[in-house]
This record gives sequence, C-alpha cells and structure tokens, in this order.
Amino acid sequence: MSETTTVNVGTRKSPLAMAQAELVVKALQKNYPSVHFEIQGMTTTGDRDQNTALYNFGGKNLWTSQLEDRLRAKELDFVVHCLKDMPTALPDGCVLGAITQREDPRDTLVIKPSLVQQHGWKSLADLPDGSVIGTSSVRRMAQLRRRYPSLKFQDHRGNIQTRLRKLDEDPNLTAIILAAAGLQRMGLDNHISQFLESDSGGILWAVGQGALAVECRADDERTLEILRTLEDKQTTLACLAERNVMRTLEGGCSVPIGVETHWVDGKLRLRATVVSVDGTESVDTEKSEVVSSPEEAEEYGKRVALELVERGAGKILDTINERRQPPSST
Ligand SMILES: NCc1[nH]cc(CCC(=O)O)c1CC(=O)O
Repeated sequence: MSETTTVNVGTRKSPLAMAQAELVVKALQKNYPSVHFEIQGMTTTGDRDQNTALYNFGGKNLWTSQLEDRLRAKELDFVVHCLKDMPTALPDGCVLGAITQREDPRDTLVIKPSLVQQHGWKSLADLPDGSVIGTSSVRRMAQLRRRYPSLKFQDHRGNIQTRLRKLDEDPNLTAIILAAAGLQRMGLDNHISQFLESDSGGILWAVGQGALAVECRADDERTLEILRTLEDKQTTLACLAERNVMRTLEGGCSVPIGVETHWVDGKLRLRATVVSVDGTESVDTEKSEVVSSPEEAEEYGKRVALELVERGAGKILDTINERRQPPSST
C-alpha cells in the first residue's frame, strides 16, 4: 500500500463511538503504519431525536443509515458501529468487513451513588419494592419485570455520560441499566453495582452486545483486506448465531429478545428468550453445538429461533407487533 493512502473512517459523534473508532484505528495502525486513518464523527438522527420513543421508529435505523449513505457515496471507506445497533439486514452494497473481539457482553445495574452510600445497596435483590429503574430498552424492561415484578420503569435516553448524570440528578430514579462494554471502554466501570448474568437472577443481553462491527462496501477489496486483520473468529461465530435468532424472528432492536452465548469445551452454548412487554409471559431455550463456519453459525441461530417459535414466541411477538404504532415520520 502506498505511503500517501488515506482511509476515511466514519462513526457517530458520541464519546463512546469516537473512542471505539480510535480503538479500531489503533489496532489497524499497527499492521498498516504508513496509512493515514482519518476519523469523522457524525451526529445521526438517532442522536438528535431524544424524545420519540424508540419503540415507535419502526424498521428504519436511525443510527446507521446516514453513515451507510456516506459509505456508499465513497465519502467514507469504513464505518465503526456497536454491532448491537446494526440491523440484521444491511443495505445493498454494504457488508460487515469485521466483527472484533467482544468486550464483556453483559448488562449491568448502576445504582444511584448516594443510595449506595446511604443504604449499601449492591444488587437488584437489595432494591425496595417500587424502586424506579431508568431504561428505554423493552428487552431490559420486560426481562426485569418478569423477575422483579415490583420494580417500576422510566424512559431513560442519551449517551452514557448523560445517563449517568441524569441518574444522579433525577430524584425519581433508583438505578439504571447499562451495557458493561460501553462503561468499560469509557473507563467508567467503577459505576457498576452488579453484572446481570442470567445465572444469578439477571437478564440475557442484546444480540451483538459488546462487539464492534466494521462495515464497508462489498466491492471494496482493499478495505476488506485491511479489515480482515481485525476479525475475531469466536466472537464472529457467536454474533452471527445471535443475529440469526433475531433475523429469523423478524424482531428489530425494539422487541424483547435476549440472548447469551458462551464457548464451553469447543461448543457454542446459546440461550435465548422472548418476553412479553409486561413480563408476564416468556419462552426460553438453550442449546450447545459445535459451530465452525459462518454458515453453521447462522443455521444454528435459525434453529434456535424456530425452537422458540415452537414454544410460543410467535404469539408473544404478534401481540407486540399489533400494539406498535405506525412508524414515526421524523
Ligand atoms: N443503545 C446504545 C448502545 N449501543 C451499544 C451500547 C453498549 C456498547 C456495546 O454493546 O458494544 C449502548 C449503550 C448501552 O446499551 O448501555
């Protein structure tokens, strides 16, 4: 590659997105010392519109589509996203060039610091009846309602720093739920009160949570070659399986599907759940299989999804889709 090559890297302008793009560029710079990587932050509609409930946006992806437009216009060579924020179907001409090694994929509970000091609360089990949890994720809300019916919920949006500040300032809030990965990447993991893994009364995470996705043009061989050096095989196979559970169930990021994957003795263990929004109904499944190629991972995810349907997930999802309002025009 020539000395003067510049590669244009796009991402959202939030502190987390910028930090993630820098991590990716740092890893690439080691392998391609003479290439100049230029990071461009962009404020997307999803960042701007903090008021419309996420639930009402329908299929349109407000965090990724504008960056993808710039990718297709060749103003950008690749885009760094949280994999979790990416729809399961990419626009024509765009592909996942790499999925990088996953950070901790779990959700965490962050209790208001003044309440921790005052009462010593450490976990969901410590919180009194009627405690108010800030989250805008129906997946988090539905699963928590199922396990802790006495909790109350309040819509909670914004970047990580904003959410932590609102937790401090809003007298109604007891705690919030945040992904471990975002807090860890920002050096804010000292705020974590409890990791919410399913084995200890927690919840299943979002498809792709904790992994970074790097998207590029399908016909851009040069960029695809550069990005291949970032790929983490175990993360990629696990995430492709998770994404195909979601794709098969035709659930966007706004439906309460939780997953959890672990590599145990060379096999990929996959747990999945679909929960009704009010937390009263749920179906779960768990499998463990040898998975060694992207095709096998996707096939595995599909089988897990079909098993959920067999156990009644379709009925739960239909009820959610019937209640959803038409997509907002904003
Ligand atoms: N919904 C926003 C979002 N997208 C990805 C992450 C976390 C980082 C990741 O999953 O890689 C977050 C914040 C959160 O859910 O706490």
